Amino acid sequence: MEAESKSKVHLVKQSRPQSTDTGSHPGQTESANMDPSKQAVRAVSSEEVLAKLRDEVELGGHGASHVFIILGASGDLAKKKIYPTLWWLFKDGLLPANTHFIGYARSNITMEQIREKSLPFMKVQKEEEAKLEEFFKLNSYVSGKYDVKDDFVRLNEAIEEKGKSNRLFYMALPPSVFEIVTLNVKNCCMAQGDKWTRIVVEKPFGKDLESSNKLSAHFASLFKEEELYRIDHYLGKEMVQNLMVMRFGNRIYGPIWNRDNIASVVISFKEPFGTQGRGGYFDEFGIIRDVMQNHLLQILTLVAMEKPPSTDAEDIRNEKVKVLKSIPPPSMENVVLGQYVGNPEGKGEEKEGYLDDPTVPKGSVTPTFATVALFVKNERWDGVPFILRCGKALNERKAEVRIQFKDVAGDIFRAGEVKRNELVIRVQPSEAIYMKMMAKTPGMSIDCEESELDLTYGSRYRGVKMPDAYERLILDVFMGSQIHFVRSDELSEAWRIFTPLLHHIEREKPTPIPYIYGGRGPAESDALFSKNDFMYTGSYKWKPGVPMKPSL
Ligand SMILES: NC(=O)C1=CN([C@@H]2O[C@H](COP(=O)(O)OP(=O)(O)OC[C@H]3O[C@@H](n4cnc5c(N)ncnc54)[C@H](OP(=O)(O)O)[C@@H]3O)[C@@H](O)[C@H]2O)C=CC1
Ligand SMILES: O=C1O[C@H](COP(=O)(O)O)[C@@H](O)[C@H](O)[C@H]1O
Repeated sequence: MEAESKSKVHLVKQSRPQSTDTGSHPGQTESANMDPSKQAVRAVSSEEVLAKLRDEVELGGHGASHVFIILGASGDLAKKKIYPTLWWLFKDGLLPANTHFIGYARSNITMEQIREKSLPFMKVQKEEEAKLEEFFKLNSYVSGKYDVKDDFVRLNEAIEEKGKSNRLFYMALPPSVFEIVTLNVKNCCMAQGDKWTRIVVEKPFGKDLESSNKLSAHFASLFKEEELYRIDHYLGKEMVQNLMVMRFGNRIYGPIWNRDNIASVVISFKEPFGTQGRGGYFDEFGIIRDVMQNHLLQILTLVAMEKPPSTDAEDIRNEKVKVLKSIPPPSMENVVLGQYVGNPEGKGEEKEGYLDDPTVPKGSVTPTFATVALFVKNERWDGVPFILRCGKALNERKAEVRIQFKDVAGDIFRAGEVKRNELVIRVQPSEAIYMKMMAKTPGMSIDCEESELDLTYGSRYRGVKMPDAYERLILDVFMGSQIHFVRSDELSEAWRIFTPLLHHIEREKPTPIPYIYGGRGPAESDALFSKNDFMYTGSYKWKPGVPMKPSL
């Protein structure tokens, strides 16, 4: 059963719709059984793509019924992400027919209350109200404790009422109860016979190598690896998924994707807000655990890995693990840590520094900003810095990858005129890929100037709506595809890389460099970029859509 569903998934992976709008766009339905020569020119409307995917979801589900169980249904993640995502998948007809949803949490609340809490995040259109009623008719709620076996027996009874079903358990829970809850699920709630059970786990997956390995060992004692889906929601983002297609679906990048041509790689994440009253939670983890050890490192593996033998999940994850194994822990001279302070000229929350958050322990040295240069010690990458940078309370929301190429050898132009090529993959906001390159200044001039090859999704795929990362990932769980989920050995390697630095911070408590809320972070971070061969000139200017005078 499991194997059968995986082969169908493969088809789905190839034909995943990029859009849920009504516009059409070319070349986006590469299906394994289509004539490849026709793919590039075939224009397919989203409805057509969705219909195809619906068929495949049905096939993947083999007409079976499914129960999706939200553990922690009363919580923040459930209301903000999980219920809304299930609704979006449901309304687009992307869930297998006959799917039911059961919430489980300690609170003595009703499904009506969960509905009220989730509604503001569900973006329901007026004309969708009847569909919404249908969705909530398929929902129910069971109240029970996390450490009481009998309560899970009751949960199991509620699942059994839906008939013989495949079961998906989503752990929208604090890590403190991961172990006891999974134990109770294993003892009381597993699907029987030919039906499968899948467990979706949200980070944090431990706090360091030791605690993460302990948690992994616990999971491994209960479930097979193919039953476990560790979510890193960055792996569900369009441009992160695009990295593989861009690298391995184009002839042009292969020969230059190495230490001979690439000077440095920057992978960054910036958020324009602080801890927003959740400093108590954040303080236990800090920005390295929150973003760098998972999201940024996952992106790094996709940039640096060798071409896998196929697009199967195990082949891809094997390559990602090899990259991680080649990365030694960073040394302190390649680390900059920062913590935001209030901006006296800012508005509202901007005036408040991290330490002003009443939920943050007094005098905390937890970093809210970090830049770390890592090195992949293998034949392809030896000596190329991978600079990871992330921070809260900065000047903008942005996640991107910058691949900066080496200087042109034997330059024949005016000194300093030719600038480095840089390939930018903007993950968010406004997905784009652009390659900064030199071009002749148009017209009579024979000068060179900085220009770009620009794939801006907003104009190339006009009107296309990108699905949310959670939509893609939850659908993947239904379909049994683990391509975009983190395997236990990947996780362990990721912790191996960062644990020495995290322990150093906890032991030595280095004072983070203060930076102003709403700024670019500490200047020392830019200095670390320069030291690691990322050259910022400030000379590049983007001129989108400037119309040219027609030529004679
Ligand atoms: N398709 C599209 O939509 C395209 C959009 N553009 C836009 O054009 C604008 C410029 O492009 P971009 O590639 O960012 O051009 P630049 O090379 O000029 O990079 C600007 C970025 O460099 C960073 N920076 C500033 N000072 C330093 C420093 N001292 N050391 C290192 N980095 C520094 C800043 O980002 P940070 O604070 O993050 O370090 C800044 O945003 C951007 O807004 C971009 O989005 C360009 C091309 C295509
Ligand atoms: O995992 C996390 O990610 C979010 C940012 O996610 P995004 O999809 O909005 O970019 C971050 O705010 C949070 O601190 C972190 O735990």
